[in-house]
Amino acid sequence: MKEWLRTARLLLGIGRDIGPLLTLATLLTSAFDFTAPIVAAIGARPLVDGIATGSTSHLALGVALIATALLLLVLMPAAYRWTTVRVRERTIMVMQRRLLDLSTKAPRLEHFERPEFWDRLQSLRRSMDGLWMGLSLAVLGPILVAELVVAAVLLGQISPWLALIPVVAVPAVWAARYAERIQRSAALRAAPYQRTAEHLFGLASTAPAGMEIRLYGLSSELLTRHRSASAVANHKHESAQFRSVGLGFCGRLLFWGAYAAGIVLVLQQAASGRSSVGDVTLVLMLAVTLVHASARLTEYAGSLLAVRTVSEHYHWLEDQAADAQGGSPVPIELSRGIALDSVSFSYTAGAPALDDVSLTLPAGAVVALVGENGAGKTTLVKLLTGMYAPTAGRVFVDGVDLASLDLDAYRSRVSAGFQDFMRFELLVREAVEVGALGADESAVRSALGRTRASFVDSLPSGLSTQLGISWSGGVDLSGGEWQKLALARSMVRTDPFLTVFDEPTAALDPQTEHALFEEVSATARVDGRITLLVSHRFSTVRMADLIVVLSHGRLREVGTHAELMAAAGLYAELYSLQAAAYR
Ligand SMILES: Nc1ncnc2c1ncn2[C@@H]1O[C@H](COP(=O)(O)OP(=O)(O)OP(=O)(O)O)[C@@H](O)[C@H]1O
Repeated sequence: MKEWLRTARLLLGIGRDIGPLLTLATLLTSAFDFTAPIVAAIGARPLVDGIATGSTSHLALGVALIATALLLLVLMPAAYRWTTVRVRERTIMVMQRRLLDLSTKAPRLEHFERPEFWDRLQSLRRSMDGLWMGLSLAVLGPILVAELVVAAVLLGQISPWLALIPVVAVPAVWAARYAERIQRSAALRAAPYQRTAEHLFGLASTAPAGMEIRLYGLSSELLTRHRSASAVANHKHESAQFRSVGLGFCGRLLFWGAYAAGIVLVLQQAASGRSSVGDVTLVLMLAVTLVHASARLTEYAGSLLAVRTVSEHYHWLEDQAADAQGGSPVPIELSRGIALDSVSFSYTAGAPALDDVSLTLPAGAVVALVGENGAGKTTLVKLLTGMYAPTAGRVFVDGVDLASLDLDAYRSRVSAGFQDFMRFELLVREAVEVGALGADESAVRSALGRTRASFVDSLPSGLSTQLGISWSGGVDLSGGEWQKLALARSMVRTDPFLTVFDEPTAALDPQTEHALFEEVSATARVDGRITLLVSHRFSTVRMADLIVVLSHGRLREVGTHAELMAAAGLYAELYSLQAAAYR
């Protein structure tokens, strides 16, 4: 019941978002479109009896009802088609916005780690265009049931046996419900294969993957894998479809059989004079209405369940995204720093990516984080930026548990440049401005200046150049140039108390990186700000006030460059190896 209420709430929300007038027009046109056949059937009896008996009142009533039905039959299909096309398109856009909001408003990223999240998202995306039907169903369901009841009453007046014909629609409705359940579980089982096929298609149709695909001759391998993934997905869908269509057919067969028996019965009654010509006409006309209504009812029973399934996926995703976050205010300025207290973190059930790490990043310090690949550096960054919550232990920001802070407010004081940065295909100015929405042009120019992004001046329209070659007049940049834009983005925010650079200079040459961080560290130690630098380049790392060495998720060493060299541990070993390579 709870899920039905949530479905109704979702549909009402969609109705509001696509526009109340359009929703109302859809409901009305659906209602009129569906009532026309029964109005015609009801009008047939007085019309025929009026002709047979010469009763003008019967004749007038019959003509009025048939004329109304004809008018509805002529006008409504076009109106119904127009409104449903509009509603369908608007529903898709509304749902896309809702999914976009769901995917981005979640305070953390944990839900992205779950395959079930992606499977449900996939199922939802494939079937959300059917949601518009839910809006009409609210009106159509009762109309169709009313049609069956009216038909039962009318038929019952001719013979009590005939009143049972509409009741035979019940097993057909049950069959449709069961058929939808079969399809729903097949869709979930097919989703991982469909995602694989879509991923492979995405690979083949994006430029970055194109180079490797050609270089390694992967084209036919991609095709083979796409074929086998889509074959499994198709098989699951088709076998479910086959079973559900078969079930629906059996339900309808039962109904048609009952109706055929009813027609034979009324013809026998007419032959023995117990039924009028009007009665026979009514039964024959109602055949159209009943077959139509019962077929629609079974179809809509299936659609209603499909809508409920979509709503169930939507609310599951909503629950996943609705991660609790605290409401405590963030400090205006750090006085102590950020401390990790016995922090551990595991992405999955396997070995922890961080294991019992206790560490303080002092306010006003430049801290470097080093360690081999997979040591846990980026994971630490993810915990410090609040993207994930520790599996055990706590992170304190000036003594306040990060879990209790208002995460949005906290993030508004954090800035970061990542190795896996985004290539925003916007105007150059906008691609930097997204680091601090609303930043003016001088702030953008200053951030670009700090990252030595002088290439911007030689672009066709400078700051107003469109990025991305798939856009008209758009340009592509080199890897290092894209990275400089990402770095400028991290510097456009004026008052971050934590700035993280997670290997954001991997595509830059060592001299540029060195000069960049010399400048960053020269201006970093003000107002208690912490600058955290993750780098494999020790010439940069040695500039830091504090160096943290991670190994296999554990904290190995902490100290200044001089202290760690004197300790002759892992840092000294790694530093000496790299220094020797440059000699
Ligand atoms: N999203 C994820 N899901 C599951 N495991 C992950 C995920 N991200 C990282 N890991 C695992 O966590 C461990 C630490 O990864 P992390 O990215 O923190 O290392 P790193 O020190 O930043 O490495 P690198 O220097 O290569 O960037 C690795 O064993 C990695 O395989």
